[in-house]
Amino acid sequence: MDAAHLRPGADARIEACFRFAYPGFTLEVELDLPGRGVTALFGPSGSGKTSLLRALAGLDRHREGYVRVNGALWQDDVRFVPPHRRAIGYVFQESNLFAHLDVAGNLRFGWRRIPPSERRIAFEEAVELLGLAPLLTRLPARLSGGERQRVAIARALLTSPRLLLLDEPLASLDRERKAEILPYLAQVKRTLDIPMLYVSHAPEEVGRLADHLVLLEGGRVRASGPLQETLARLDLPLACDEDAAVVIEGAVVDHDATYALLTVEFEGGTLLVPHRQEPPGTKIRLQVRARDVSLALTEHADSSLLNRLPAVVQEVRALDAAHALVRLQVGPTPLLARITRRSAEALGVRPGTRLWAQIKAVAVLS
Ligand SMILES: Nc1ncnc2c1ncn2[C@@H]1O[C@H](COP(=O)(O)OP(=O)(O)OP(=O)(O)O)[C@@H](O)[C@H]1O
Repeated sequence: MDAAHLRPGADARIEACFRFAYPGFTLEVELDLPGRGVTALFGPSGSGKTSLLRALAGLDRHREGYVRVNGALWQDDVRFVPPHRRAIGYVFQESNLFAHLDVAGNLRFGWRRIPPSERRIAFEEAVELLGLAPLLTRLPARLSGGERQRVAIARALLTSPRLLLLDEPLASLDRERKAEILPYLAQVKRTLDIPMLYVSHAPEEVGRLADHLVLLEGGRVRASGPLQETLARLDLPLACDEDAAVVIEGAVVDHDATYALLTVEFEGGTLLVPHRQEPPGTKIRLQVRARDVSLALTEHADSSLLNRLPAVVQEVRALDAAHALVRLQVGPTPLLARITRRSAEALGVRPGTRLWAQIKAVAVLS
C-alpha cells in the first residue's frame, strides 16, 4: 500500500465557515487553510476550539455551516455528510480506547470500519509509525498515558482519514511523556502527509509540528497565517507572552565535533547550536525566545555569545512600563527581542535601525 495516495494536491485547501450560538457564546468563523501539513489552533479556554473541531467533524450539526476539505464537500446549505462518512480521524485529550480489547483489537476496530478498497494505510504501517509492535497484546489498563495516546493516534490513522483532528492530544501527559510522543507525531507528519488540525497550548508542540497558526478569541478568528510570520506579529498576544519565541527553519551545513556544535543555515544567516551530529542537509527547526535576544549597535566580537546576527528593526512596541518588544528582520526571517524600554530608548531603536541581534540561547525543536 502506498501512502502517497493520501497526499493532497498542490492546491489543497480546507475551507470552513460556521455561525452558531450557545447561551453566552457565539462562534463565527471563516477559515481558508492549507490542505497539507499541520495547522495549530491556539486560543484561550472557552474561545471555541473544541466547538470548531466538533462542527468540522459533523459531530454537532449547525444550520449555518460550510465545510470543504481538499475537494470533498461535507456541508453546505443543502448537504450534510454525517460524521462517520467524513473520513476524519479524531484524537481527544483522553484516549477513549475500548478497555476490554487489547491494543491490536482497538486498532482493528478503526481499520475494519473502512471498506478494503478505501483503506490507504496498512495495519502494519500504522503499528510501525507509532512504535506499537511490542504492545499489541496489552490491554489499555496496562499501558502508560503516552502509550495509550499513541494507540489512539494509530487507531485514527487506520480509518484512512482525509483530515486528522487532534484536540490537545498531549495535554494529560507529563513533560517526559510529551517529549516521547512528539517524535512519533513528527514522523506521522513526514510520512503520511495527512492534513492535521492540532489544538494545543504548548509552544513546544506548536513550534515543532505546525506550519500554519490560527488564533481564536471569543469565538472569532483573530489571526490565521504561516507559523513563522504569525508568531512574530506584535499585535497578537502570542508575541507578548513571557515565553514568546520565533521558529526558524534551517538546514544543517556542518558539525564541529570538538565543541559539539551544529552550524545551521537559514534564510538570512547561520546559527551555531549545541547539538549532536546530524548529516549535512538535514532540515531542522530552531526556537529562539524573545527574552534570549539582546541588541547592540556594534558587533561585540569579544563577547561569549556565539550567535550575533545583523538585523533591521521593523517594529517596536511597549509591553509594559519597563519592557519593549522589538520585531527584527534577519534577511527575510523574523526575530523578536524583549528588552527594557530604557535600553530601547538609549540605543535609539526604531523602524529601520540596523543593529546586531545577540542570541543567548537557541533550542532545537526537531
Ligand atoms: N454543547 C454546548 N452547549 C452549550 N454551550 C457549549 C456547548 N459546547 C461548548 N459550549 C460553550 O461554548 C464555549 C466554547 O467552548 P469550547 O469547548 O469550544 O472552547 P475551547 O476553546 O475548546 O476551550 P478549552 O480550551 O477550555 O477546551 C464555552 O463557553 C462553552 O461553555
